[in-house]
Amino acid sequence: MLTVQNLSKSFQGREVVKGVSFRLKPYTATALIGPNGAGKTTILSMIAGLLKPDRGEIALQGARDLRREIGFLPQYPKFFEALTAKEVLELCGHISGMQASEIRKRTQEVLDIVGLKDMMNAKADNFSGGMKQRLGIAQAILHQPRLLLLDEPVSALDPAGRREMLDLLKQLQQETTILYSTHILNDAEEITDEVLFLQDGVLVEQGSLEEMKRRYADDIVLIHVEAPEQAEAFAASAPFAVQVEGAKIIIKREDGGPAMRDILQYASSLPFEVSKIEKQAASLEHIFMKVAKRS
Ligand SMILES: Nc1ncnc2c1ncn2[C@@H]1O[C@H](COP(=O)(O)OP(=O)(O)OP(=O)(O)O)[C@@H](O)[C@H]1O
Repeated sequence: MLTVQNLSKSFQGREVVKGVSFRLKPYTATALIGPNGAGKTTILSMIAGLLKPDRGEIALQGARDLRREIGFLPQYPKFFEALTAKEVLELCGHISGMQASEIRKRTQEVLDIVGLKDMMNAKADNFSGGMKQRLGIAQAILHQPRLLLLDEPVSALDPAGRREMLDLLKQLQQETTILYSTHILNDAEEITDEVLFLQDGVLVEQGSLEEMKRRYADDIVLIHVEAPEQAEAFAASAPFAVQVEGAKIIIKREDGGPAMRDILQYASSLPFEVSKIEKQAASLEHIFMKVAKRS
């Protein structure tokens, strides 16, 4: 639904986004992942129309005015100090040219969606970080955009705020296409269909999370045995490096680790049977470390 082609941007002669191209599928959540300074905010700001690209194309299928179809949550949402949550949303509605009756209806709806209905007459400035973030989401979805852009929606939140935000994003994912930036990979794993790895302004890997987990999976082999003592016995005479966790043996095969054949041969030479041998699905963190090392 969104196509980004060859997007580039420089600041003071330094190119910070370098020929980035990707497509978003409708009703998917895509995580833009990368270390600090990789260019995530710059890319989101260009898609949101807040920054002009030096080169490249941004097209949203069937849209004439991109801004009407896009909702944006900045990294640090700020609201006018004197306004209540309801007034913040009403102001946003007026600014984006919505009809008064529509603004009234949608304000109630989105306050309900983000769980702030009981707080609608409280001053937004007194809100906690998590509540501000949820109000930020409310203003981003007020005009029912087809694409929701979220810049680090969970990074600044405490664990309870993060949980609330992740649950809210899961709910929004059902009805909108989401592109969000993050460097908190555990959280991203919960709500991500597609992944874009950005490093130093370059997209170094992209694809579906499931597909990537499979592709990077064969690096770690898990062997399950009946009892921790058997796992210790397995480790004691293993001709390769292993790690023991209870009745589980973990073998990392990257960087010159053992071949699968050698692992199976060694396992079958022991005086007890293993219950299960499996390849561990790679975590996003593991994939990210591999991609970062390779690039
Ligand atoms: N307005 C600007 N003027 C000059 N340099 C900028 C400007 N905005 C961003 N940069 C630089 O561009 C690079 C990319 O910044 P950007 O904020 O897009 O990265 P990011 O991946 O979002 O990082 P973070 O995770 O820290 O938010 C950084 O080196 C940053 O210092």
